[in-house]
Amino acid sequence: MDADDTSRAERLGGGSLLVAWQLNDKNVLVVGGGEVASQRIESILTADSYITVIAPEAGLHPRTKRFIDLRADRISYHNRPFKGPQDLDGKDMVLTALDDNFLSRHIVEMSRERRIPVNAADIPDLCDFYFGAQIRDGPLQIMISTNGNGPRMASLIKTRLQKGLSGREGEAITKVGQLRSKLKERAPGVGGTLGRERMKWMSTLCNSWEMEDFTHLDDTLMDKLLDEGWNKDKRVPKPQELGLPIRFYYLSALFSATPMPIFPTILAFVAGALAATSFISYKR
Ligand SMILES: C[C@@]1(CC(=O)O)c2cc3[nH]c(cc4nc(cc5[nH]c(cc(n2)[C@H]1CCC(=O)O)[C@@](C)(CC(=O)O)[C@@H]5CCC(=O)O)C(CC(=O)O)=C4CCC(=O)O)c(CCC(=O)O)c3CC(=O)O
Ligand SMILES: NC(=O)C1=CN([C@@H]2O[C@H](COP(=O)(O)OP(=O)(O)OC[C@H]3O[C@@H](n4cnc5c(N)ncnc54)[C@H](O)[C@@H]3O)[C@@H](O)[C@H]2O)C=CC1
Repeated sequence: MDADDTSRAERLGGGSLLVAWQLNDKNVLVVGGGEVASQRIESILTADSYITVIAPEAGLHPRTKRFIDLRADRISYHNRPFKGPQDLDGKDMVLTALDDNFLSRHIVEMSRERRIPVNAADIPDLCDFYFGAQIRDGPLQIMISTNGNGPRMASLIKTRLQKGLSGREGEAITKVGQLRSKLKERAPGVGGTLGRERMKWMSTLCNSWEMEDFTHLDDTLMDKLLDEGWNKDKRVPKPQELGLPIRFYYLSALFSATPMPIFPTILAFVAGALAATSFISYKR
């Protein structure tokens, strides 16, 4: 550890653990059926969980209703108020989204006794975890959290970040995932020298290709990439070697790599030449 590491280690704290919680096929209880509950249901469905919704029908938000109607395969709905501790039986997570702070608090206490992780939308101090603003694109998941300080700010930062994304990152990551599986089939095993080489090859490939290049890979091209790359001394081929199109951003990369004044100079030269040509033809 150097001095920087030491002072960083000493300053750690005051945040929360950011993880991608694997909830597939777990049982989540949602108490309440309003707008906030509908957002919770959407997030939980995305994580492939089973959901029990307990809320009187009169208070259901249209989106909650739609989820209940369309996703009977995942959601079991109970048209009634919360009854008591028996409603928590067999649950792996509890979420309250209620307009009743007292009941919310009570459900948190009951969940705590059973050591079930719980989030109460109206009582940050008692939550085991918070939700955040989300950007999702296939396997890409970005969560913005202000750790309870400013939920609306999280939403605004989401909008800022979205503007910086091309919208093709999810597709690229999907392809990278498929390629990694193929690579692991060719070079199976965990850890050791082979594991380190596999990781080095994947990292070098991801570093040297443009993200959008990966979106062009299909099954055949992935095999070709592994044949020409991994299987030939673990080299990393350029996208063009596989016949992928040379893209405009290579040109822009060229310009950004050259000293700044060159691009405006070329533009000025072209504009000047055009002006001179039109002046000469006008004179004639
Ligand atoms: C602690 C947390 C607990 C939790 O719910 O997990 C919590 C708590 C509370 N939110 C309240 C209000 C608002 N919440 C939003 C919006 C969102 N709130 C979300 C998360 C969280 N909200 C967790 C912390 C996350 C973090 O800090 O980063 C988001 C990010 C994700 C989501 O809910 O899924 C989602 C945006 C999603 C998106 O846009 O993508 C808006 C704005 C809007 O609706 O547009 C407002 C009104 C404006 C404002 O207050 O900012 C109040 C009532 C306060 C009061 O009574 O005054 C409480 C309770 C309290 O603070 O006491
Ligand atoms: N975390 C977040 O993103 C936000 C949280 N909030 C908080 O979240 C809570 C819920 O907000 P909304 O969905 O807008 O409220 P809402 O009033 O639309 O929904 C409340 C729901 O609780 C149900 N309910 C009431 N008593 C019940 C009981 N005994 N058993 C079962 N269900 C019962 C109602 O029928 C209704 O479906 C509020 O406390 C609000 O302060 C509000 C905005 C954002």
